[in-house]
Amino acid sequence: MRVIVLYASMYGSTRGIAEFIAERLRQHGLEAEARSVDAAPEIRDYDAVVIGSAVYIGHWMREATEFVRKNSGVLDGRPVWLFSSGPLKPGPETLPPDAPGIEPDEIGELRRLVHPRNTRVFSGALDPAKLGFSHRLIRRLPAGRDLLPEGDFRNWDDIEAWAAEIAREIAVPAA
Ligand SMILES: Cc1cc2nc3c(=O)[nH]c(=O)nc-3n(C[C@H](O)[C@H](O)[C@H](O)COP(=O)(O)O)c2cc1C
Repeated sequence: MRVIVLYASMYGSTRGIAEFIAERLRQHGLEAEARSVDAAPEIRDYDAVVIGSAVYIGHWMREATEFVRKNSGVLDGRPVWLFSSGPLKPGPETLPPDAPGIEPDEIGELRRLVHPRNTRVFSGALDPAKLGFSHRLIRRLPAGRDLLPEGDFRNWDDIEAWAAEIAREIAVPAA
């Protein structure tokens, strides 16, 4: 079984999650690779697709949303999983992943388009040294540092458990 893990990532932390998922899927015996949505290969060649995006101001990155919209026909015929990487706090044990307001705005639409097996929100990471100009300015606003704290909050145990779930579901296709 061939799996592609696609990501949209501005500063690399979502790419790290995607690469980790692909590596874990390989450990479960699947053929899996991680690629940016901007350099996505022909997805018809894959049996299953995982797509993740960083979240900025409540939204998936545009290239990820556009990719899903543009390829919804092919994606809807395959097992698909979606993940978002954003909250700068430990989680999701603090809040259920489907709690209102946690998932980015697009996920409802993307659910209807491609009927993912599952969607998840993982905590993200922020390294102030990597931020672009406008994001540095946002962080300088009053409360900016409280809203966007520095740190790596990615919970690798959670991500690993999700990858294991995906591997199990691919091994035993839904009836
Ligand atoms: C300006 C700015 C806005 C952000 N807005 C959100 C947001 O609305 N929701 C959220 O969960 N995370 C938000 N984040 C956190 C990012 O999603 C998090 O840092 C993520 O891990 C970044 O992924 P990347 O390194 O792959 O770009 C924001 C970060 C920045 C710098």
